[in-house]
Amino acid sequence: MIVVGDVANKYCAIPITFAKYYLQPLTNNLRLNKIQLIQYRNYSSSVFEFAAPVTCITGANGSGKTNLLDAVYYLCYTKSYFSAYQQNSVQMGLDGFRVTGKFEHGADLETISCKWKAAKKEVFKNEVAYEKFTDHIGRYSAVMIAPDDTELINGGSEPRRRWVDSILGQVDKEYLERLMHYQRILLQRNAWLKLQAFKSTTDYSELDFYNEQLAADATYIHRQRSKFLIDFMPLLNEFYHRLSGGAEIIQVSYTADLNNKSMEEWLVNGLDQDLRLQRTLRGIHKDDWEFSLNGMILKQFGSQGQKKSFLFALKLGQYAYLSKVLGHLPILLLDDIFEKLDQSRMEALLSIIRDKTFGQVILTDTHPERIRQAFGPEAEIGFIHL
Ligand SMILES: Nc1ncnc2c1ncn2[C@@H]1O[C@H](COP(=O)(O)OP(=O)(O)OP(=O)(O)O)[C@@H](O)[C@H]1O
Repeated sequence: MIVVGDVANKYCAIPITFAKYYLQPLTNNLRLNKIQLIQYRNYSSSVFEFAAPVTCITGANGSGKTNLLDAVYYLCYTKSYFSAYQQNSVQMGLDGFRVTGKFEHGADLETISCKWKAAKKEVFKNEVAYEKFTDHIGRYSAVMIAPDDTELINGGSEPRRRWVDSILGQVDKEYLERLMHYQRILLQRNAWLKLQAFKSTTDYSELDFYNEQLAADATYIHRQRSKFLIDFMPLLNEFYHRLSGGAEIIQVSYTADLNNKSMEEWLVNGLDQDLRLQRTLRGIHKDDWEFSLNGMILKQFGSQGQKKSFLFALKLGQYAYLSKVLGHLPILLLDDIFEKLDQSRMEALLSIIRDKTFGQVILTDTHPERIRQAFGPEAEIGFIHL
């Protein structure tokens, strides 16, 4: 287990004020100026413009605020933030949707269009279809903060792996490609393991090939995940303490099979068990991260407030990390946060966002006057009333 926290930071070359350095305004900013939604969830055909640095989408419950925010996320990652099933984003009873966005990326004006029809997705940049969606990832970054989205803290290991992968996949193309390759080979190895139950003789050459491929990918991914944690901890620390006002010691433990043994060793030594259970039991697909405050595991012992601050700190840390590594400020998407946050956390979050070191911010709220009041009279805020 690799533990990174206040103590470990003593040995880390990165100073604790790292976050401030990360959040210096960058010139190569990303902006979404306009979005068009066709047959996307509750939108039949709508166009919205985002003229101000901060846009607040307001409307009654169920009017489509979150859906619009999700459409912005879709343009950035070619998938919904809230649903793993593409078909859920299609307006009920229809067979496809299209979302188009006009972006400003530094000096470039770019049109991104995502189309889903008859279970097939296509993504276009300036009307030219991408051959690989991976070419899109990392250029249009966004960070979504949705307070109900607590599975990152309370859920099993999968949402945490997905979260780390979504960050590293954006900043490191080799990581994304190796991860996709690893997942493909893992399925093939598992299919091979299942097949052996029906065979009288075993041909190991195929297994050797899978093992070799998995080992190469896993070694790279494990190294990058370990490095990420060291870079990320100062950011998490800073944002957590700014949000909570507390002085708790934060620790994040990275539990990975590869912390103890190489992937080759796990695959070779664990073969009997893998054959018995007909799946690959060890590897980077089992990695997890455990969050603690003052030595107590957050998931088990944290208060609701501590968990909320931690979730927000993870997301703001993600924002800061992506800005530095990608060289542009991602779009910050805040879903219904003012409804769900207590006053002190809300003020702390606003003071961070008002720093002007953030790029475009798009948020949702049922009460426009609450947003106007929260940001102050001088803030340049655009309102979209649904
Ligand atoms: N695939 C779909 N087709 C048609 N309508 C949909 C689809 N998916 C969701 N909706 C509708 O979208 C509406 C919910 O939109 P959304 O969650 O964006 O609302 P909201 O304004 O964020 O609400 P709240 O303030 O309660 O969070 C619901 O009325 C729901 O029925």
